Amino acid sequence: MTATRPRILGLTGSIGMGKSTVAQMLRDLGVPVFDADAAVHELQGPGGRLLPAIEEAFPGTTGAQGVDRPKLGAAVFGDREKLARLEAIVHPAVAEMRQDFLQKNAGKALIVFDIPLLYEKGGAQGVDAVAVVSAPAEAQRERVLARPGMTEEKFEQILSLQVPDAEKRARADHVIETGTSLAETREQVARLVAALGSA
Ligand SMILES: CC(C)(COP(=O)(O)OP(=O)(O)OC[C@H]1O[C@@H](n2cnc3c(N)ncnc32)[C@H](O)[C@@H]1O)[C@@H](O)C(=O)NCCC(=O)NCCS
Ligand SMILES: Nc1ncnc2c1ncn2[C@@H]1O[C@H](COP(=O)(O)OP(=O)(O)OP(=O)(O)O)[C@@H](O)[C@H]1O
Repeated sequence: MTATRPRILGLTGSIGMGKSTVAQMLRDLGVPVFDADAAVHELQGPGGRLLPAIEEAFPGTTGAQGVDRPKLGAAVFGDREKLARLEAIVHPAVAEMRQDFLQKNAGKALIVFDIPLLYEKGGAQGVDAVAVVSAPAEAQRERVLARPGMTEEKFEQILSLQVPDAEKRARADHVIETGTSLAETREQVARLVAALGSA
């Protein structure tokens, strides 16, 4: 007998493309969504289990409130070696949490893994299909630069670390457009869920 497991949709997209917004739309439709960013926040937040390892690798970047994210970001986003060191601490712990999530939702027909770096880190192998959220570069830039603490330089650094949007679109099984109205995006999401099988 073959064991069944949920169909897994990987959700990804470059910075500011609307991934979190689309993930919420999926949740609203009753689809369980594993949020890799939220997992990172938990692991790095107050009392988070990665704090000792991060403090050892990047002294002065953690405290009672957990990781000082702007400080750690400033240390790693411009330095690929340091970023790789941080990823080696963070990514295995996120993968463990993803497995727990899969086990908890073993009886569902469809679940989503929201993984910002799915193409960058080879996560496409662990999913049945990939949906990429995508908007025109201008909309992306406007959204990102409107965020507190974001600078042109930081935006460019992060973009240079990510697989280009055009390549993500070409590789994905589904593209969810977010350069349109929220209502249109919500409709696309509903159609996709209907096509893949509901939760
Ligand atoms: C360095 C940290 C603390 C900075 O936190 P901060 O809140 O300032 O930024 P945030 O996490 O929102 O990221 C901003 C943008 O950078 C992108 N980004 C984050 N980490 C990476 C990375 N390793 N490679 C490429 N892009 C990245 C995100 O997808 C997002 O688009 C944090 O990004 C981090 O711990 N990164 C390493 C872990 C990781 O890879 N996380 C991303 C997916 S699980
Ligand atoms: N049609 C749309 N679909 C999705 N988001 C939209 C749309 N129109 C406008 N937006 C806005 O664009 C922003 C997208 O931000 P969001 O946090 O979802 O992006 P993200 O891809 O998760 O970002 P990051 O990777 O940087 O964490 C939100 O403020 C959202 O309201």
